[in-house]
Amino acid sequence: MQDLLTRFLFPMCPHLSLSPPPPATLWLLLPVCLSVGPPPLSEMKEKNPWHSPVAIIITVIGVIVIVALVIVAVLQNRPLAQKYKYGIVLDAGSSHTALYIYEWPAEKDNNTGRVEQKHSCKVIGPGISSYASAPQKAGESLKACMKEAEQWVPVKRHPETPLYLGATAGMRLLNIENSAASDKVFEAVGEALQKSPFSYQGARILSGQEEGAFGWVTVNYLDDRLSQGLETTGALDLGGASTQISFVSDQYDGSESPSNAVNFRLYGNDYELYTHSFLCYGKDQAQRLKLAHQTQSGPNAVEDPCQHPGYNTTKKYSVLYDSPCVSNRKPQGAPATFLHTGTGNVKQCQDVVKNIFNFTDCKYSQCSFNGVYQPSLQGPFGAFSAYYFVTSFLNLTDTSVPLEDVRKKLERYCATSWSQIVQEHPGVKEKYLAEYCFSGTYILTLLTEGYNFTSESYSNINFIKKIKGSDAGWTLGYMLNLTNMIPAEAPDSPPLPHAGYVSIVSICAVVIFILLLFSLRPLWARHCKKQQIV
Ligand SMILES: O=c1ccn([C@@H]2O[C@H](COP(=O)(O)OP(=O)(O)O)[C@@H](O)[C@H]2O)c(=O)[nH]1
Repeated sequence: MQDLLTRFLFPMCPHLSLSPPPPATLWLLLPVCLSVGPPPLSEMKEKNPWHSPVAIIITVIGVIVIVALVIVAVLQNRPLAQKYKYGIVLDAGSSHTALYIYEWPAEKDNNTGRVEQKHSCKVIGPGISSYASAPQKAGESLKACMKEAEQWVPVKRHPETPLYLGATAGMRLLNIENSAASDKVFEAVGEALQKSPFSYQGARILSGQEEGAFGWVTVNYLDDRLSQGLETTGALDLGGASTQISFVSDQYDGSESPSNAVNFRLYGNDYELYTHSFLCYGKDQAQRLKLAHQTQSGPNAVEDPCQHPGYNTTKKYSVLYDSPCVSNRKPQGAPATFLHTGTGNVKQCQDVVKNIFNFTDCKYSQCSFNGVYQPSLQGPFGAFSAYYFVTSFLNLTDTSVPLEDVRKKLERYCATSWSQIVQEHPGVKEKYLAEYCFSGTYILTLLTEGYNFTSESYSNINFIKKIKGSDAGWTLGYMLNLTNMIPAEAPDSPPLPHAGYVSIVSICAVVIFILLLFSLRPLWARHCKKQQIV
């Protein structure tokens, strides 16, 4: 190698010396060629026409060294091929069951990886509480979605993927009505889920408070408000059998009505959450409460302002009163059926709906309804589940529209004849179509009269289905809690981001290269002089 340098490189640097330097010092020649610099152009031409390529070679080598350093820095720090972990939650609601698959980066499950919804599956059939008389079928109903889950989660992750089932108000009601039947449904569901290849963690009924609090965690987690310590969003959840309101208010520290308080310490911040779940105030049970009020005397026919004009159906008293929300109010001596007809009048509908709320009893400084304490509303609110299904059907999700205009729009919708409604929505089941006038009126009444949203604060509500691709609802918050995925303290982050690290390494490489050239300059200037004297 030294021979090579002596033969090829040294002749290319004639401006450095008249005779070749000692072989041991040849390696130092490269940078010196450049640092000593070429003789004047005229001299160069006479002495050595190769001076330019030498400078180029040295520059190229220098650049290669720098590029190599930068490549090493980039490769060393590039994110590794992502591996994921999974979690599955079954939301056993009153009207239906849905399965959610969540995924997060495997190497970051210690608190920093973001959990996202990968897939959801709607179980065919009614909610599991409807299988009280045939519990086996409750387990069977879950099979199709469980098979789907097996395809969405990589096989090698199956045994370590936790699987949870949480039941809400439908099972709360069945448990009140017939706890043995509720236990049998859970038994059947548990048996079916244990057969899955996932790590089954059990099935249980969530309390109303848990349902509200985990919905709030989900919304704020997906909005990145918890990790960044931002002002939180309140959560409004409307199911078929219960409804939840959860928010943080400066006015609430848990001293007044402590049963509504849930405390969290998340990412180093303390939250004193107000939450309340109203059992029987989900939209299906609220409809029963309203009809129970309208059929107190056991009539043969009910003219309902919450149904479209021309609506006309025969309903069974036994079906209407088959729920613990209304069963104790069944009128004595009522006929087997009643004729349910519509008049389509929102103002009157609102009056009927108001009857299901008690606005008078309140032993606290302020209440929402039914004597339940509620602090003053604060901040923005995300309204999901049936809030979204109903408002999106009615084209009422835009809350910047004044509340008066929303009411007028609903008024026109309810006044539309039943035959026209059916004709305009051929793809929607009549059972659902028949409910939207009531549901829209119920939502507006619950929000304004129940929770005390005003014309101004109504615009703070966002009707949402998903946030960044994940459904808003209690399931994600539930899984994050059970898998300890949200740390109590803020996790430490590296002092520099990857890009910053790479930039610093690159700059350092350039500076070191330049310093090296300059540090060798006097040494080689002397060497060159010596060579010239000789
Ligand atoms: O695509 C859908 C799914 C549900 N719903 C209604 O939304 C409510 C959701 O009730 P769920 O069973 O989820 O909740 P729970 O009562 O258990 O809280 C029920 O009234 C459903 O009829 C709806 O209108 N459209």
